[in-house]
Amino acid sequence: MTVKVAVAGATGYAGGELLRLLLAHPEIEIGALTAASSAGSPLGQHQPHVAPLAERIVAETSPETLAGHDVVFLALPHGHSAEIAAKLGPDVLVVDLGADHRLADASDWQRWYGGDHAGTWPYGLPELPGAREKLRGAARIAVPGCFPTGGSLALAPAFAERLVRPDVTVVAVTGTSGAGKSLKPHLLGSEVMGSASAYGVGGAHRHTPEFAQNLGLVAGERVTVSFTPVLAPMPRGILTTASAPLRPGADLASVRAAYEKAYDAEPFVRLLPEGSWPTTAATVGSNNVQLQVAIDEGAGRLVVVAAIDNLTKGTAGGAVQSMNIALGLPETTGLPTVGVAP
Ligand SMILES: NC(=O)C1=CN([C@@H]2O[C@H](COP(=O)(O)OP(=O)(O)OC[C@H]3O[C@@H](n4cnc5c(N)ncnc54)[C@H](OP(=O)(O)O)[C@@H]3O)[C@@H](O)[C@H]2O)C=CC1
Ligand SMILES: CC(=O)N[C@@H](CCC(=O)OP(=O)(O)O)C(=O)O
Repeated sequence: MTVKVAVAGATGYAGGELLRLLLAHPEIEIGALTAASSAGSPLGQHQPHVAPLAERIVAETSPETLAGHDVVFLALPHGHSAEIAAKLGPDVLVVDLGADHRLADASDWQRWYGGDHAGTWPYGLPELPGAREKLRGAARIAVPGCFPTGGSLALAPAFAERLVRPDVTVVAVTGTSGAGKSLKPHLLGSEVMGSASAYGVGGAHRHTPEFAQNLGLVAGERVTVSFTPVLAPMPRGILTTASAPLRPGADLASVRAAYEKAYDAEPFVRLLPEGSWPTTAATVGSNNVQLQVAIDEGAGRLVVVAAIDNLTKGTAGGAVQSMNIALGLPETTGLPTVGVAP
């Protein structure tokens, strides 16, 4: 099977990670590489790490340049995917790395992103209960936000087994690549180096409804989420600390049993042995999720720590994993489970 793939947004961070993974994927032929202002220049100017494609010239993003492919990845800023997907036809698998099709509730979309809701596509987080079934044979996939990937996997098993109450706190430390390549004054080197800073504080981050949607579906009830992201001086990685009040009777044994039940057969999610703690460094370059659970007896809360690489499992790796499922390929094809160290 040869699957011809186009990548729109090939010059961005998400596009660069996609190309790294797709080059190692045995079933993939890489077709059009498109962007906006970079069109006409060699890809190597923008993605020096993707050496085999360095001489390829970046094309304009349009339905015409993206036509004639089996799969089109859209690694574009929000708001561009619906119009392009509508022109690609229902037989093309369109994988959207942006936010446009993640939320099911149109009023959530309007409140957090503004404008018309483009619709809801099958959600590309296969480890969530019921998600894998919806991805099989899908022609459209919405890749999750990087924060909801770690935070949802951190708490889903506890909600699935009714071990916690629906009152969640998430604090997630992120690397700077999550913000994309475009120039941002708060992301200049001298602003970021040697400092950690919270942003979107007080329930203001647009991933808040995505957490609530994912965990609410697992819990079968409305879940309240207080989310605080923290920017840290590292290029990649997200370390999430998620917590929720324990229901009566829940203890470390029942919590570990719930996480083992949910994740023992998952190829990319690993509950670490007791006493070991996830680190972002241990996941860099891999599609892995590392988890550890703890009981805070004094506060009566479950605390879960999760590490991912925001560009791999948090974006491009999750996208390739979901593509594999949609196309009926083995889910792990082309996806690294070994990171880089130090
Ligand atoms: N970075 C991350 O960790 C994550 C990113 N995402 C999502 O993935 C998408 C891409 O993010 P990221 O790679 O970080 O962003 P970047 O800013 O690094 O890259 C954006 C890409 O989109 C292209 N582009 C910008 N405007 C247009 C346009 N009007 N038409 C066509 N192409 C355009 C750019 O091309 P040019 O070089 O020509 O400007 C570039 O290739 C976003 O929706 C983002 O939210 C999702 C999860 C995590
Ligand atoms: C460090 C940083 O700025 N991170 C981004 C998250 C990126 C992400 O997941 O992307 P979506 O825009 O596709 O939802 C942020 O907080 O907005």
